[in-house]
Amino acid sequence: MFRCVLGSSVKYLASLPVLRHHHLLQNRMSTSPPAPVAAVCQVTATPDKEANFSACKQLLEEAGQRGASMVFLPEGFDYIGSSREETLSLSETLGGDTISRYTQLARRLGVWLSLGGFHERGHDWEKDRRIYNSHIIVNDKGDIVSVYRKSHLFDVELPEKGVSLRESAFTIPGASMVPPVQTPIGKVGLGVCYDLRFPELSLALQRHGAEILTYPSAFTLATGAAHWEVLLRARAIETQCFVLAAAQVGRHHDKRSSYGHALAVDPWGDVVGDCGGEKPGMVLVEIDLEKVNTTRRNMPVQQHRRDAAFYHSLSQS
Ligand SMILES: O=C(O)CNC(=O)[C@H](CS)NC(=O)CCC(=O)C(=O)O
Repeated sequence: MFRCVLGSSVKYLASLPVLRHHHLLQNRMSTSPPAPVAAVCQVTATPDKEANFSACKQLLEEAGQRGASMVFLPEGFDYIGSSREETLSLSETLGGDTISRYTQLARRLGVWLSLGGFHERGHDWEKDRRIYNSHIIVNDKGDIVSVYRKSHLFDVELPEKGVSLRESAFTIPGASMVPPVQTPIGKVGLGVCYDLRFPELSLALQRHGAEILTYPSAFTLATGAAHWEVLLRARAIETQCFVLAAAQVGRHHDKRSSYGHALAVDPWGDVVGDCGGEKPGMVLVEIDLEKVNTTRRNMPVQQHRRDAAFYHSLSQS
């Protein structure tokens, strides 16, 4: 159900029908209208904002041409800085140049965008020099329709694995969740990267109507190899949502590389798209919401969930 587009060369994954994409965009023989298509992207951002923008722009244009209704870019699509100071100094407000170029692109291409992990200057920037890690949804008219600020920050030391990051040194945690956004592919619930490890968030989004969960990410090589796919599939299985996770891949600068494998998972937990661990690219996935409905109808786990008092009963005993 997917293909990888790597620059201008097109690579079909061996086990998949070669005409799949062609088929995707044609009218099908069945009576149901074709399901809308999401493009889940992966990029290798560097500290060079201009180069990052042109790489993302190319992916968005390609996704638009191939019939995607909504395109997903990863955390740090704007840049990945090589130091705390660089990360802070390159940041902008939502009203700055970077986001206005993306809103114009969305309008010109007629696609919705999920811009995961924008380095957003806070309101008190002059005073505190801190940013938010913001996931922005832009509609096909170029309006910003939602902004979610990453609420779990990645302060993690794994000495044996060469991972040492302290996101809270430059980032303010978001204060609240945002309601799922109605888009042409369905109701999209917003998270960012490390948020993926907190099922409380995904379950709350599901309870508030999410059909698709999104985790734009920049996972480390070590934690990605160990946890990435398992976590994404678990979130899909528990919530019976599609899970779309755009990703950073490869080497950003001397000190940092990312795991890649931008992934699309269906509500049953099957991986329906994977961008691999090598290079930038995208997967196109049909978002057939009937899959959400039938999965939930056949195994009604949300109805089987006990009330909050039940899960608190241990602390009372
Ligand atoms: O730093 C930036 O510029 C953009 N932000 C990130 O890359 C963030 C914070 S350092 N990365 C993660 O959350 C990785 C999570 C992860 O790898 C895991 O949960 O295992």
